[in-house]
Amino acid sequence: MLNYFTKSIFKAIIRPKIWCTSISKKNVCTALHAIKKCSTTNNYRVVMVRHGESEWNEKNLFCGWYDAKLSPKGLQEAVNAGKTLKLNNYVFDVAHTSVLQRAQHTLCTILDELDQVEIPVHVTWRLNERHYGGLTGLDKSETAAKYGEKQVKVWRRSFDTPPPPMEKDHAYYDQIVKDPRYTDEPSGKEFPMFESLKLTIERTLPYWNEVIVPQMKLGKRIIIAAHGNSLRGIIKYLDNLSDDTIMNLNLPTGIPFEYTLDENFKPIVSLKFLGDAETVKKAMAAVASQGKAK
Ligand SMILES: O=C(O)[C@H](O)COP(=O)(O)O
Repeated sequence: MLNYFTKSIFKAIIRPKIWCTSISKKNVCTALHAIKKCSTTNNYRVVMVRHGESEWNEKNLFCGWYDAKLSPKGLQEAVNAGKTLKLNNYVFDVAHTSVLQRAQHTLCTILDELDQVEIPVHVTWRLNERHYGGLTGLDKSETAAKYGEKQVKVWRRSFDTPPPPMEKDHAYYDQIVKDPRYTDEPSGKEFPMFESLKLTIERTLPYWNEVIVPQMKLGKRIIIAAHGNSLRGIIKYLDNLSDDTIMNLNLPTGIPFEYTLDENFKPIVSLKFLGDAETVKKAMAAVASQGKAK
């Protein structure tokens, strides 16, 4: 079986709908035969970003594995993220994203702003948003009015309580399960019908540990464009946050953040947002309040 790294590269080459300029063979070879770069400090930096606002964020619908597009505001957020990174002289060697277009479009917009569209882009379902199961497509506020804000917070933010499963007669079941992008993986056994944060972490962490960390060890400067909950999972792991603490973390759309890691890949600097503190605070509060009844 191909390892994640090889598979990701393979997917990046053959995947027809990737938003980025397709990666060149030269870049694939560079990634495969990466020359170890000297790190003078033995510290590693990685930038992550939740995709810009999607059309379903705008409508306040549970999205999960539904492939929503970026809204005009989300696209502008991605442009702004790219401009901020450029202004701060960020350079990346490798990028990682999910199979969902809102994350891919965000990534490619950022790379475009940075004039770095030629870097290898690895695409994996393991960075997908958590699967919102039977809640997919429901309005978050209406769901809170129907089941109570407390229940919706448990579904959105608890560590191990999953949403109800997506049944076969769900409006988006076929669209998601039969989507050709999932032909090779996940396997039938791995394919989720719902995911708690715990289950999301179980499929995201192997990618972090087996693909991303080895690339960092080679000196690669990495950017990850993914989703609120796949990134919350990585943050929980890196910062060793308790199940209760992670409940209160809401990631804003389109604002990059950076981790500086020591030689053991433990954080020296955690969750450093590259944005104005007040804007970040407001954006986080806005995400939290999406689960309130109107
Ligand atoms: O999948 C979704 O609906 C969002 O992208 C994340 O939603 P949440 O903030 O409700 O977890």
